[in-house]
Amino acid sequence: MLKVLVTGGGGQLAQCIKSVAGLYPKLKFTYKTSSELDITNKDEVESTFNFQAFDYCINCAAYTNVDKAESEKELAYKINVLGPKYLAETCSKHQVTLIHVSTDFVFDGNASKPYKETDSTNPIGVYGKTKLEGEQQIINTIKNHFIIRTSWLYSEFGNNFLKTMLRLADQRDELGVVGDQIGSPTYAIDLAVVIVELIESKNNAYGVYHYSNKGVISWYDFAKEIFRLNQSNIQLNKIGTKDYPTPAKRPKYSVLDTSKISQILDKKTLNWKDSLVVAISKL
Ligand SMILES: NC(=O)C1=CN([C@@H]2O[C@H](COP(=O)(O)OP(=O)(O)OC[C@H]3O[C@@H](n4cnc5c(N)ncnc54)[C@H](OP(=O)(O)O)[C@@H]3O)[C@@H](O)[C@H]2O)C=CC1
Ligand SMILES: Cc1cn([C@H]2C[C@H](O)[C@@H](COP(=O)(O)OP(=O)(O)O[C@H]3O[C@@H](C)C(=O)[C@@H](O)[C@H]3O)O2)c(=O)[nH]c1=O
Repeated sequence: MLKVLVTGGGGQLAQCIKSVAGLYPKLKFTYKTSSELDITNKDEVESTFNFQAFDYCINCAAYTNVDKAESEKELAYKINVLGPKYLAETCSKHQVTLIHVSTDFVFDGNASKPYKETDSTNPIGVYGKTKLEGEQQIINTIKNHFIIRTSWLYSEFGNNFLKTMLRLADQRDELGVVGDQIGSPTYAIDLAVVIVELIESKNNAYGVYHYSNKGVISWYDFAKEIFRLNQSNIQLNKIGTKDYPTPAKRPKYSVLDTSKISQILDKKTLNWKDSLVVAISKL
């Protein structure tokens, strides 16, 4: 039986892992919410690993508010950089494999073809910068690590774009959504399955991986399909990034090349439209 610690236990991805965990009886999961384990508290991290033995740690804890990060730099740094550093140091000491989740926002978005793991990073906002520094702390500290960069996560759990769109459809007659930011939505349940299967496979090809659902669309296209499937009558307008000013800049193009993870898991990535149907059926 492999023992797996999941940090950030109350967040979207951790709840997705919880909802699929029952399908993997050979794995024993322990979830810690932010109040049970604050990853920015080195003593708490150490005592958690001293108290209980683990084979894997999935770090689902993060500061994920992209706009607020611009004005809460220190807090974002603590959670996205120091937290992963403490986890990496402690996992290394206890020979625990660390699986960390990162983001397409480590790239600047100036590319015109999907980003490979080896492409140069150049984050354009505080959130992306702290996530990249968190990755570097892990790479420099622990050999046994997987860093999985993903994009545009949504699910029936937590806060995400799908739920925001459905809420706004109930409240408004009309909505503008940006059509000039391109990426790939990812159903967090699909990512949860990939992470759990990676553990079950006991694969040791450590390193950085990209995972998203298949398909290249804009946020506008995503909203359009959400409203179509949900039979919402809201009038949806395609707008430009300049018409939707936000504190944080976001990459214009952040499509990830997922061929490396598909190879090690021998698994094709699922199409975003098919996964969206599943997610909406769970709401
Ligand atoms: N959401 C997205 O669109 C994307 C997310 N990612 C990455 O995926 C991962 C999971 O994201 P997601 O589940 O959506 O994020 P959520 O914001 O839903 O979950 C993050 C969790 O981290 C917890 N947390 C915050 N600070 C601490 C701390 N100091 N110690 C322990 N836990 C803490 C939060 O708890 P509390 O609420 O109590 O503060 C929350 O439960 C993150 O690494 C994120 O960067 C990557 C690409 C896209
Ligand atoms: C709510 C709303 C958003 N938008 C735009 C703003 C933004 O450019 C885009 C997505 O908005 P959100 O704020 O929901 O998503 P955002 O927080 O930018 O999502 C990002 O989160 C982090 C954590 C990641 O790691 C990224 O992969 C990505 O998923 O849609 C509109 O155009 N109209 C709207 O009504």
